[in-house]
Amino acid sequence: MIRLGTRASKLATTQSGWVADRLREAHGVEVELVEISTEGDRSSAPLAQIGGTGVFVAAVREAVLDGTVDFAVHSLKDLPTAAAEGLTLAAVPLREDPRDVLIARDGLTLGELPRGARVGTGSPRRVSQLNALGLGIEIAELRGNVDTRIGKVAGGQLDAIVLARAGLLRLGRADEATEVLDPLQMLPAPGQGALACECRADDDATTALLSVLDDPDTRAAVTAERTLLATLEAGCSAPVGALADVVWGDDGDELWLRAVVGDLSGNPVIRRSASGATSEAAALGRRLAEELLAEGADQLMGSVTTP
Ligand SMILES: NCc1[nH]cc(CCC(=O)O)c1CC(=O)O
Repeated sequence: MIRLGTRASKLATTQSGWVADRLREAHGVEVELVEISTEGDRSSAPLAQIGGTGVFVAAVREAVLDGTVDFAVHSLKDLPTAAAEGLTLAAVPLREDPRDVLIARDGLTLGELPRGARVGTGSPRRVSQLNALGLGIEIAELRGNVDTRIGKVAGGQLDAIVLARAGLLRLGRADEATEVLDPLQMLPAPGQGALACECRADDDATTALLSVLDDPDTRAAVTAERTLLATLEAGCSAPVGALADVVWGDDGDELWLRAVVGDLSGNPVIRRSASGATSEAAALGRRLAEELLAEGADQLMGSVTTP
């Protein structure tokens, strides 16, 4: 029996259950899910106030380090980019669709929402890019799990919300989306749609067990995205979007990385892209971040008070 530490939300336990099934298939090993309450789940304060998405992972990481569990499954986009002392990212499985979606009343798309429509999101990244579209919508703060958020539209408190398609797909609710947002309008969070299987750095057995789940293309893409985020020295809750795709180039696989940085007003936002060898994913992320910094990204991000 191997113990898997997970947040207690339906999305987190569903994601962890998926990993447990893959390990059972690959190794015939029994996996016990251990639910751990995190500060991010207990607090209803705006994310930016309580320290960004890192608050969803600290308690689960503690449980891995103190041996309560053997490994943890996180949403990769909630993991701080700084290396965690004593832990290793043993596997990043094949990524789910990384795009954001809109769930709006009456089946409306973003372009069909009337001026003044109230759109809920807790993500500065989404706020910045929604404002950059200049649709005249009103942004409303939004916290809570997927059910709570969708309920705000169904209940009429909001006209629409923006959330990750990956979460809806894993919960079997992707058909409730009224529009899948094109990355040209809404670049996702670095690592969005990807899972992180993390264990103790000195636990070779668990590292080996998890490594079968690692998907090389996903690993390369999220390495570029998260290295960009780390180089910008932006926290998980900064208005930074990034998406890397592995594309077939003339001389084999290439990694194409797009990124956007803004402030909450979305005016201006800086969008840049670059490509490079899949094997040089971290260098690509660093290079594009440095280009964004040369264009004034740090002034833009600095103007957003994120902890
Ligand atoms: N803390 C929010 C969070 N962390 C991971 C996901 C979605 C699943 C993923 O990105 O893999 C979400 C919800 C959302 O952004 O809609």
